[in-house]
Amino acid sequence: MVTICPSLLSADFSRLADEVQDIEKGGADCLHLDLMDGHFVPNLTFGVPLVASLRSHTKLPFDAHLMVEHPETYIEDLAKAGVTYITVHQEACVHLDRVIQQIHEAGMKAGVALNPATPVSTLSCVASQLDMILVMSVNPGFGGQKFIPYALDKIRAARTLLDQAGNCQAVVEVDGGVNAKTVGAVKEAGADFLVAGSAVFGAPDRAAAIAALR
Ligand SMILES: O=C(CO)[C@@H](O)[C@H](O)COP(=O)(O)O
Repeated sequence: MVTICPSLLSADFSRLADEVQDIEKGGADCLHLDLMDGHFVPNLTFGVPLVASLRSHTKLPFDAHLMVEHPETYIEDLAKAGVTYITVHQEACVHLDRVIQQIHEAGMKAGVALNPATPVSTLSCVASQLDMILVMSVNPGFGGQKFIPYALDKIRAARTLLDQAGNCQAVVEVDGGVNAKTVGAVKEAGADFLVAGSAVFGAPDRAAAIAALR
């Protein structure tokens, strides 16, 4: 059973509340929110005020993916904005252990994302503390990119790492290029949470697109 998380990055930004309600009616399980600062990644999206303003328009849990420098400065405000999962990049955190603790102390679930070229083994010391490992299957910053095949080995490695740390309840999320063609291999590799931007928001019938991924 997978959790389908449409990524707001591919929605029509001129009518976000309607877009979110459309995918909620269409059977989405979670809303993936890509915060980008134009520094950690070469793109700029939205910040905490937009996340907070969407909270009253949907009951979907919020899954915030921070593609930003200094992600620790966002944690308290995202907790107040009603976020459930907050995922920081391993590459953006000098003090990763401390950031994970801060997320938990703020009452949220903690995820760590890995860029495609960052090995899963970089999370071995913190694996027992995590609620999620996010395997990026494209270089972060933009929707609509092609799935990087070696991400499949990283999904398997992330699952093994979590299980060996005795953390079987933590989930593996995959983000980037997930669509009807790639989803079979992604699920087979052991992904639990599937992020899909263009495959859902770019489809004329979002409910059908979500059902196809599921
Ligand atoms: O984080 C990102 C991109 O950096 C993703 O969440 C994209 O939004 C996924 O888009 P698709 O590859 O599914 O179109």
